[in-house]
Amino acid sequence: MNKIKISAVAYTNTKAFIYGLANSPIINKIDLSLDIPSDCAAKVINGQVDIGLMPVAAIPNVPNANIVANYCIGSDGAVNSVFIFSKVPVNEIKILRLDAHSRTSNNLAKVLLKFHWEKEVAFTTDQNAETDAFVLIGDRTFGKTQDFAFVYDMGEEWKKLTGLPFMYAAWVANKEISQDFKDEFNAALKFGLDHRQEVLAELPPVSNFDLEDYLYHKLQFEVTEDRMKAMHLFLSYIEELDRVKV
Ligand SMILES: C=C(O[C@@H]1C=C(C(=O)O)C=C[C@H]1O)C(=O)O
Repeated sequence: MNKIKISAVAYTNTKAFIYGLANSPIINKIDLSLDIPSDCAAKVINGQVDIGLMPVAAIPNVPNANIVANYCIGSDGAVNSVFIFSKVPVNEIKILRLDAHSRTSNNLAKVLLKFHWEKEVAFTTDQNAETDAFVLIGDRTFGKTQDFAFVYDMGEEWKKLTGLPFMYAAWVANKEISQDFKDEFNAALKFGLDHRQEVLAELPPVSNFDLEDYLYHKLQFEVTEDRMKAMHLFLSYIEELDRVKV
């Protein structure tokens, strides 16, 4: 049998899912790679993998995109790993450096600046650019919130703008996947979430960062109706940004 190729995110936010896949019989039916989110998106778009933990902002670029699991990377308010870090308050930001790892959060920053803070800001993808403010996501943000004068948690700001939770990444296939496989995949992901204590026990502690709070409270993993609503709203804001540009 051909194995299903899967790209997952290499960050701590995905460790419970990986634990579930690795400790379920499905591990023998899949080829699993761990990637930064932007590479995960590229692999699903160009067909290098069948399923990926896809940054939602890039879902419109996936041919035949379909969400194959009831689990995701989400939050309801602050997530504690998706930030704008800045030397100046948000209304003084002139250029924002985007994070090369990200697809969703870079777009979320653009949406928030335009529709929440109502600010015109320039963006750079040059990772060496010296800017007052920048987007940073994932494990590289852990314990860093004390280091900057102004810290904006984008999950929290999205909730202020919309009253909704958020979905950063969803399990998306670029082809039809059998219901049997989806059922087994969902069961494995749930197994991982149900064993977060084991996952926590294996993680090295991080100073100034509460891993237990992150895995149990800040991150929320269910694809709910409100989280789907948030995804559609977010994608329509991105379309609106693109319309404004031309
Ligand atoms: C909560 C997070 O969600 C993520 C953010 C992503 C993005 O910005 O493209 C993609 C996948 C998730 O890893 C995080 O990375 O900290």
